[in-house]
Amino acid sequence: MLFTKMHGLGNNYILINLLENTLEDEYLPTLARNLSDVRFGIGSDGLILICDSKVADFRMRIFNADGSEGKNCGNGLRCVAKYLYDHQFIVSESFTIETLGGIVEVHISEKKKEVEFVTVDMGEPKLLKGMIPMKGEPMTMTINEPFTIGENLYHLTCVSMGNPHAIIFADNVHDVPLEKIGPIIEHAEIFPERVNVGIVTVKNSKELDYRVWERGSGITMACGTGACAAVVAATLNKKIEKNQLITVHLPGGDLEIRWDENNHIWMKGRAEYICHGEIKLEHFTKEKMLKAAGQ
Ligand SMILES: N[C@@H](CCC[C@H](N)C(=O)O)C(=O)O
Repeated sequence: MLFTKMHGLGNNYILINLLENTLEDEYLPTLARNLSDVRFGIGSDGLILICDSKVADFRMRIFNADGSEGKNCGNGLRCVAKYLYDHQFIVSESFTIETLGGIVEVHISEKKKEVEFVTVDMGEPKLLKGMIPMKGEPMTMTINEPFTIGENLYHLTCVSMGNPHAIIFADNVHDVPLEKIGPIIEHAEIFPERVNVGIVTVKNSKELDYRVWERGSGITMACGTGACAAVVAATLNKKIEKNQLITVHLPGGDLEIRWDENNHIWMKGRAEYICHGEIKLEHFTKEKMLKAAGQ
């Protein structure tokens, strides 16, 4: 089985093209976990499958490093768009990709020999508790709500970009011990499907710093949906304004995000290849993987 490893700002995924191949569905979470393992697998933040779609031009499935299936992935979408266009699976510079979080439209925005930048219409953010999802009054929003961990008080603003994000503002993104509070908030009982956790610093009206603890993958270098959620959360908290191009600085690089008047979020950024290779699937049979995991 051939694979391509790609990254968007250091958020790296193993891509498998299932347009001409198949993989057994029940095998996917264990395969994602094992391939993502840096010692026994390839090493990645997760696994992305490129599939046929009945409702869009293509379908993307994303599995986190722990094997859980994510509903959306901003960096993954840019990688998939670049892969499909560079490999001539599509000739149009704009096309649609179905995710579990909805259908998005991708646009090849700059290309030289190969695609350099991809812009994605990420659709509308969902703000109601029932849509995040989180416990509480389903028709209300979570804007700057207190959340206590031990003796420390944090304030959460929650946004779904097809997948759930809890955003905390800080004077400096490095002031908050993300590796400690990330897993606690991810697994808090108010989030029945767990949550991605982002720390945001508003530098000025056009720039944010953002660090992320990803549901199912831990700290990563970047999160595209998280950067969109950060812009939405900063706007809801009246720290920046709508309809402005905001540069979000992530540990792995920058994304340009705009929350448009029509309520859609636009994300522009790079996507890059790391390597192409072949997975010896016989080393990753379900039986072998379960045995190695002591189950
Ligand atoms: N890194 C991604 C998001 C991947 C899925 C996420 N961990 C989840 O489970 O929701 C991005 O770039 O958006």
